[in-house]
Amino acid sequence: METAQQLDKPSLGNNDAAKDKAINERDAMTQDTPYPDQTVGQPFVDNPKMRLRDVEVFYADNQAIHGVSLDIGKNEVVSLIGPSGCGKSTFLRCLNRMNDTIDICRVKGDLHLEGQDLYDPKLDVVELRARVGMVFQKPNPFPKSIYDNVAYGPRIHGLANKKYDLDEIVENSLRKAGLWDEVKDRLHASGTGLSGGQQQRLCIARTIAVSPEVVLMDEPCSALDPIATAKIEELISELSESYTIAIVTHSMQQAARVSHRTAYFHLGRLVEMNDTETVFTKPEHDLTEAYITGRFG
Ligand SMILES: Nc1ncnc2c1ncn2[C@@H]1O[C@H](COP(=O)(O)OP(=O)(O)OP(=O)(O)O)[C@@H](O)[C@H]1O
Repeated sequence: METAQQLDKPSLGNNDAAKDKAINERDAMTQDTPYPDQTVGQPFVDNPKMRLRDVEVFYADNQAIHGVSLDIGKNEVVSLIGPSGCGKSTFLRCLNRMNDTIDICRVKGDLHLEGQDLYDPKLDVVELRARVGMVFQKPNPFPKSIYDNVAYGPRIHGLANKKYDLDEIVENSLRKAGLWDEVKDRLHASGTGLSGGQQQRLCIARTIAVSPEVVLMDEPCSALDPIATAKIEELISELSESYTIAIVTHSMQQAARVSHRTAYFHLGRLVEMNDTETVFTKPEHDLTEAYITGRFG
């Protein structure tokens, strides 16, 4: 078994003092704690929507993800948690090949969306990103009208033949994102003029307008106030009736509130994955327990 001490310390993109302190605390805490040979808990499910095996990710020579295997079930909400720099966002970005946009990044392993190999060189990545949509940390509406933000994807994917069909997609998407009542009278106003929480719901509407099967969310509430956060969390629960969702979050309370299963990452390893209640009340691994009890952050 490897210990944290024996592993290369990953370098963080943003080396501010708080991150360095968190890393030092994490390393002190994990010095003598062996990683499990295999992820503990229940990383696999029957008939998964996404089947991910032996995933390894490298940024040039720095390995950020080490042999991670897990499933994401249909209509399941899975949270990815762990200390800063443990690889949550890197792993999430593998699921719709957003890492392709980073030149030095290489991904290895078997990653499947139902029968589809995500890294099949013949795969159309634009189509993949319609099937596996993504909502980012910072709301990023296009500098276009509210209507055009939502209509953009359906237009480029040819999902509506008539104006009437497009109107219907825009309305349904805004309704599902819980934004319709707030914007129905100003659909042609700029999306960037909305509040932060509204912009994030607009981005969710834009993502679901192309009828994705999976929605990836990378810290979707970190730029929002508690009221806007509560709205997004409520929305995640509603959306899970129609979509499969994977969410990266720094908030353990949020993971506990919104997800069915939770995956605990540590220095690029998946230490434990279990139903969310077990992770937060009876974690099986010492590293998970140390993290959820706040012994490092
Ligand atoms: N674009 C990049 N280029 C080089 N290295 C990167 C890049 N993005 C991430 N890394 C490295 O990969 C490792 C994992 O980073 P990642 O951002 O995935 O972690 P994280 O758990 O999401 O962190 P945080 O919670 O701080 O957002 C870190 O060592 C980081 O420095």
